[in-house]
Amino acid sequence: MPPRKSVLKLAGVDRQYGQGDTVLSILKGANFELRSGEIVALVAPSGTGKSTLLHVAGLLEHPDNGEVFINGRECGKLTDEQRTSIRRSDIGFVYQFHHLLPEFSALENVMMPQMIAGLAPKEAQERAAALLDYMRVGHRGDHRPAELSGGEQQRVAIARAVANAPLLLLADEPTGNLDPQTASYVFDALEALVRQSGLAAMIATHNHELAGRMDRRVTIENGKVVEF
Ligand SMILES: Nc1ncnc2c1ncn2[C@@H]1O[C@H](COP(=O)(O)OP(=O)(O)OP(=O)(O)O)[C@@H](O)[C@H]1O
Repeated sequence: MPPRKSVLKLAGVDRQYGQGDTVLSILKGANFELRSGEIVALVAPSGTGKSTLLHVAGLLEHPDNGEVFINGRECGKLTDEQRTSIRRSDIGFVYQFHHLLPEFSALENVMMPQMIAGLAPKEAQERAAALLDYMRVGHRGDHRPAELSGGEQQRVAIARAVANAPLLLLADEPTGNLDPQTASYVFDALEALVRQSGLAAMIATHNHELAGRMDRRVTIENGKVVEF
């Protein structure tokens, strides 16, 4: 089997908030690498920097020091437009709360990123419908987010996150707002989708049972990413 491609690499990443006496060093020389096809759980106590790590990895925040590589390309010196373009084409995000657009149907929410990327409406619709079917919410495509259950909303949000076939999926507590049974069901669908598409995923979760199903588990200790 050919060696798996490095999709995400963090090298010596520092990230701090505040200034002077109130400075808070969250990431301190953090190193991490994720390859295509891998699913990694990020399990760490509240406030240790899981969201910060995901934001830096997803090019939403700049590190104060260090380098972030997406698909082998160092992103530190890129313009904001170039970073946005990489985010749109290569990275999918899922959050604890779905952030679906309330005035659009589930289907339209999944079509949206594809149309922004320039896909024709017919193709975007076909792919959106297929993804919703895959996430077992195809029958709710015409409904607006408020008409869906929490688990259905998250499944639509996951379909939207992978609509542009990203290389990397970053999920911040994707099942944190759901009851355990629904969380497990949503996670099954997420895992199947990631395995089937071969993308790389990093999923921050407090749920140790779900974390145990992933390929690797990492945590944040003293500002560094460590395996456990
Ligand atoms: N923009 C910011 N300005 C100042 N402090 C921040 C900012 N963002 C995060 N922090 C602080 O950095 C620390 C790490 O935050 P982060 O959200 O990454 O933690 P987390 O591990 O994701 O926590 P949780 O599990 O509670 O979501 C926290 O102490 C937080 O208050």
